Amino acid sequence: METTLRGVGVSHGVAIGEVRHMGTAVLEPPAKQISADQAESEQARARQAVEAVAADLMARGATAGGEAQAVLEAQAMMAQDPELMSDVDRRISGGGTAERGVYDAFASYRELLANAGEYLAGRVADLDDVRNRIVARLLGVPMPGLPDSDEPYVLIARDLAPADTALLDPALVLGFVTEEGGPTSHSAILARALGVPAVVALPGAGELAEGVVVAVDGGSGEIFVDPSAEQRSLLESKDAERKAALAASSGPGATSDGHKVPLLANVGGPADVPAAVEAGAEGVGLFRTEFLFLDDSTKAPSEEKQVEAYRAVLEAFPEGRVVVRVLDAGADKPLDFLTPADEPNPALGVRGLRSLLDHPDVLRTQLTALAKAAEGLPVQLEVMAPMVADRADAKAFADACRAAGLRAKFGAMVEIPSAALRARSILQEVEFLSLGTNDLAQYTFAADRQVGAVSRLQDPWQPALLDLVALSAEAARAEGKSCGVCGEAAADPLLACVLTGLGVTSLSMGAASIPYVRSALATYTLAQCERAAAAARATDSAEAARKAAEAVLSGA
Ligand SMILES: C=C(OP(=O)(O)O)C(=O)O
Ligand SMILES: [Mg+2]
Repeated sequence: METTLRGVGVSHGVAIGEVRHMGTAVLEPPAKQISADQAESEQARARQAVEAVAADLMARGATAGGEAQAVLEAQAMMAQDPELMSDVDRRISGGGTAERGVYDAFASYRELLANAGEYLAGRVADLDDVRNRIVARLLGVPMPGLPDSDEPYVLIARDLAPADTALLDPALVLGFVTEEGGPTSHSAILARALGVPAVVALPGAGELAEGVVVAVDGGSGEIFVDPSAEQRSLLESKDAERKAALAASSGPGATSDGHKVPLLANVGGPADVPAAVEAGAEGVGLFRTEFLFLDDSTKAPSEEKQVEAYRAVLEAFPEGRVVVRVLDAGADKPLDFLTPADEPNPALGVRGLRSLLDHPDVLRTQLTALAKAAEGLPVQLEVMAPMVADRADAKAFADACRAAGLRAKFGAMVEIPSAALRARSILQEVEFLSLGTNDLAQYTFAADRQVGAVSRLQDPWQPALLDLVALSAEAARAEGKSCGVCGEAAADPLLACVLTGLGVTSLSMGAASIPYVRSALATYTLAQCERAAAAARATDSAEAARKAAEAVLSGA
């Protein structure tokens, strides 16, 4: 029977498919003792699990081909290593269960590998993966990590960390549903970047049965479990109408009376550029450089590697504007070499610009790499710092940019309420502001952006947040400087009109949202946007603000 669940819709579109769960980390199996007469059947169970995992790895290797095939085949061989298998047998004969025997035998083999020089130590992660697969199979729980599936599916996860996202194949993931996360969590940002429908903050998502068919409406936040044929076709035709309206929108961002609002893309690296170009982005409004640093969280990438990645993005927008944010490590984006491990409250600790000022060498390398990457290119490079709290922060950043010989505009992100309140003083040091509404909401409402239970407070329609946006935009206008929005607020088509009415000068978002925002902006005049903004600010809740803006814009 069809049931409807409701979370927070964060990425438009409809996905219909079977549920596959993201496997959680494999827990250590209990050290249960078995009796001697059970040993033989436990040994057989262990062998079967090993064979099945090895066969699965081989089969997936054959499908993948190339380098992936070699890696998967090597993993399959590891699983079947005869010495490892005899160790498993020995441990079971000694009274351990199959899962415990596998777990302990792999642990001792792991130690050997880890101490056997750099090359073999590098195989430890592969070995752990094989062990987790075998233990998961023996325990009858889902495989850890992304589901093993050749068929497209709807991914259900507790939350998705930036590191998980690197492995996602957009051809397989039809949509996401997460239990945790708010509209500004990384799962939501990623879903929009991939252009897949997504719903977050859905309590109980973890209980959806593996394999059940769901229809996800990423706009309304509804999940239809086991939808009827009628429900499916209703959703599909709504989606088709929406896509047709979008296809009709093109050109630079502007209101219907020609007030220009450049529409820029948020990117994490060169891989996101084609989608941005295809969506007609007029440049990049936020290049989140930390994604380059996630490959190896123990050290910064070399200057050469950074130059290469920055250049690939800068080259894609000749004459366009590219706003690069220097590394924003810490809190939801931790990096071992920069982020203190023992902070009681990382979101309020040494993150963003604070950690770069503590590690000036990392900042210097990044700024030098940017200067080299931009050499000889006609691009308008702009560089900004995350988590600027006050004028001293802005000055320290601008000084570092000058010292690195960077020929670019220097700017500050406004993501801490103090920066919005004192925007004019910050603008004495830098040339532009960019509102990071995700963190600005988190810090204004003391509501962790990764915690689903407080997602009501992370709603960027909150009038208090709109007030801070207005303050920043007014300060920039008074100083004759620009003030864009690069947080997820810019990706909501109706809110984008309100932000325009509040005076922001550009909007940056995941590429997939650009056509929606372009089409909404082109529907209204600047004066209508201003009236909608005033009406939204005059309310006392996010819901009332949205309704007030809707009423003004629909002429009701
Ligand atoms: C754009 C922002 O930065 P991030 O989401 O990467 O923290 C923000 O905080 O709004
Ligand atoms: Mg931020």
